[in-house]
Amino acid sequence: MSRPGARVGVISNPTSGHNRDHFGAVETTLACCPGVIQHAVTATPADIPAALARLADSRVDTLVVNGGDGTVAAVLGAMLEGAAFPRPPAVIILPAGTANMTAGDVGVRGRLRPAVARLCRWATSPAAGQSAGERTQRCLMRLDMNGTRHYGMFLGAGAIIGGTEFAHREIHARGVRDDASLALSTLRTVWGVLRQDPAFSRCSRVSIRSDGAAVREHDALILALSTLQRLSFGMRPFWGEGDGPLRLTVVDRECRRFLPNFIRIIAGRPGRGARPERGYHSTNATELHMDIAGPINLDGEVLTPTGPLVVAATAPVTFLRL
Ligand SMILES: Nc1ncnc2c1ncn2[C@@H]1O[C@H](COP(=O)(O)OP(=O)(O)OP(=O)(O)O)[C@@H](O)[C@H]1O
Repeated sequence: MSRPGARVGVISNPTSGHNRDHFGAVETTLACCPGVIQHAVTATPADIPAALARLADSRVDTLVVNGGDGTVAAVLGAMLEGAAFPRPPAVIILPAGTANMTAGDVGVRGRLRPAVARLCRWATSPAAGQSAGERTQRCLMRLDMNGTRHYGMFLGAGAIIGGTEFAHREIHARGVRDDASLALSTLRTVWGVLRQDPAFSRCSRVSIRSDGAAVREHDALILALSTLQRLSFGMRPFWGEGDGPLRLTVVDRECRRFLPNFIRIIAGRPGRGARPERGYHSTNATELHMDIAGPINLDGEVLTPTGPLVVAATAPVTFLRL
């Protein structure tokens, strides 16, 4: 029986990074947890709307996503688009993927099985209905691309693509996941940029129109766009002003003094060197029209836009960190 005030339902992608090794144990823990009233397991993203409808029928008001960044985006996109829930549930994200960048900002951090144990303690505790953990809000990005709608919380281009390919090929394949995997691939990418290694210093030609402002053209060494505040291993590379939930940073190919500025930027202290005339740009927006030549990384997945990309912020979603 669920405690008054919170009806907890879980949706799981059993094929996401950490679930591949631990799903059996996670499923058993959830099945034994009296605070969890329903657990829906989906085989593909196409199963998500029906799973959400079942959870909504059970009057779930706290939705746990047990998956990685791609699963979170797919589930929350379906939740925002569908009308299953009369009131949007609060969302808890478990670190069950490979990179787990979204969980690192707005979800439960740490290893998966302790995170599931913490969820169960919280869901079962009689006091938890009142002290509902730390609540925070983030929007998602809604992307219209190649005639299809996508959702996500991080988009990267430029040298980030070389870093992503390296992470998939050399790091995730060896079983290294979470912040450590992205720290290693970021280090490798920066080293490649400094040595002008073509595999790691590919730039992306981009034109960007942000909230109706004039179009800007960039030869982007790095393009990072997110609605998250903290990216992997604590990077906070956004310093734009204004209220827009889309946070965009572009570092131009011809930027000055890349290494010291990059270190300051990811630490969230961009300093006076990070100025547009030196090749460092950061903007907040509610809608962006972009033309990006070449691939993008959307929540870890590499996709290739074949035409213009429109990115808008969704309504905010409430997350519980526990
Ligand atoms: N609810 C779902 N059920 C089953 N499969 C899903 C679901 N949501 C997404 N998927 C598919 O599973 C793939 C991998 O999921 P996900 O991105 O969550 O795991 P990951 O790649 O291990 O983690 P991360 O994105 O954190 O690195 C997605 O690209 C998507 O195709």
